[in-house]
Amino acid sequence: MSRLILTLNAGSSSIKFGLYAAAAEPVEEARGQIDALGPAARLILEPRGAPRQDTDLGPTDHAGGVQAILAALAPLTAGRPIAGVGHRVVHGGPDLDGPRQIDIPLLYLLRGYEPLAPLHQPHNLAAVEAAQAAFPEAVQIACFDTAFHRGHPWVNDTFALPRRYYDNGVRRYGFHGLSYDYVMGAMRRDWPRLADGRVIVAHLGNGASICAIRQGRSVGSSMGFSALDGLPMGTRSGQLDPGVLLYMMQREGLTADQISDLLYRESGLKGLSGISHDMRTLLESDRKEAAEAIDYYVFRLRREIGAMAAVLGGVDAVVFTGGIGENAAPIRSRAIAGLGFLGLSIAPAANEVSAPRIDAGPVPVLVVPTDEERVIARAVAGSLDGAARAAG
Ligand SMILES: Nc1ncnc2c1ncn2[C@@H]1O[C@H](COP(=O)(O)OP(=O)(O)O)[C@@H](O)[C@H]1O
Ligand SMILES: CC(=O)OP(=O)(O)O
Ligand SMILES: [Mg+2]
Repeated sequence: MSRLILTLNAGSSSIKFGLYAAAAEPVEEARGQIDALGPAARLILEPRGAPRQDTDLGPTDHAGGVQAILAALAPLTAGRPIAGVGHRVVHGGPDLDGPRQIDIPLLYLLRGYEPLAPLHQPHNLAAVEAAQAAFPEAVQIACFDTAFHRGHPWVNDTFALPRRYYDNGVRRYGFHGLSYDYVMGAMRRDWPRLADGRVIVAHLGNGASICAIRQGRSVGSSMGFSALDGLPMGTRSGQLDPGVLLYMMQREGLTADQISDLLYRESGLKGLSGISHDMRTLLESDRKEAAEAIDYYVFRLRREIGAMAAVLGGVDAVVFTGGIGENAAPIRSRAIAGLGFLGLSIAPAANEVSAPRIDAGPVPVLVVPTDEERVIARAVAGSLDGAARAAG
């Protein structure tokens, strides 16, 4: 009887999950997500080979959401044991460079990083506790968004502040590492020669960042200390002159909590457009504010790709991933337009259908759908396998 792996990726208002049969390459049996946690949550379940189910949950918090996921999956597990649960944990701090089995000291360490990722970390850890209660026998594995970036050269890891800040952990950690890990795995399989070169990956989802990768290793990320830096996002500002924060405090009298709310929840595409955080909605809108928000998004994306090309000393491939990167053809073409001096250009017909390769040469531009859940499931499978070998 095959054992099962459950993955949980808890964000501020959603929980994504996956169910896999344990194997060296885990076999997906279902995936899904709870959207709009709060007064009117909705659960979407996509069992493999069966129709998608859509359920209104009513008022649901994170703990209730995990319970709802377990209830929805029960008919699929059919008595098979959940042997391991893998969690996306956004922040692993300066030292953790790969997945770890969760125990009490690790949980304590990870709680200490909650202030560094307030929109993510507390929810990630709440999901760990809910899963520990539901599956006391299962191994629990934490997979960190920061781990992929741990080999950054010092100049890409620091700010020009007095040194004690660096020593105290005020560093450029970088995020979306599970997504970059997946994309590089797919590239090693499908484009091995490119995967060994200088690659720029743009992860464009609700959160967004861009990563410079040399020979499979991250050497720079647009996200730094927090998940606020770099590109503008759905509701987050992206890079900001720190003087703006001083102005908000000194001139407008805003508190730290008010500024945090402004930067994490009211800015980005939502703040600029005043219409929506959602790129699809903005692309469909004919309002000037939507067009301007997209203009800014594209401008910063192009600027960041150019910056990463400079970090790498050239570029051998650009990869788009995440909901916007995988689907929004106009964003890809507009970001690449003007980067012809780097050898980048877009083939319109391939771009329109989000084909795997969308360039008109000479430098490949790829669309690689990401799968953070699979990276987590692989880590759990590796741990189960290691435990089995140790036991037998
Ligand atoms: N067909 C599409 N065209 C344009 N944007 C899209 C399309 N599909 C999804 N998106 C955008 O992708 C973003 C969500 O990305 P996703 O990676 O799913 O989010 P998350 O970061 O929560 O995982 C939203 O802005 C959404 O509008
Ligand atoms: C770290 C981060 O920004 O994650 P997400 O894109 O899931 O919000
Ligand atoms: Mg995401």
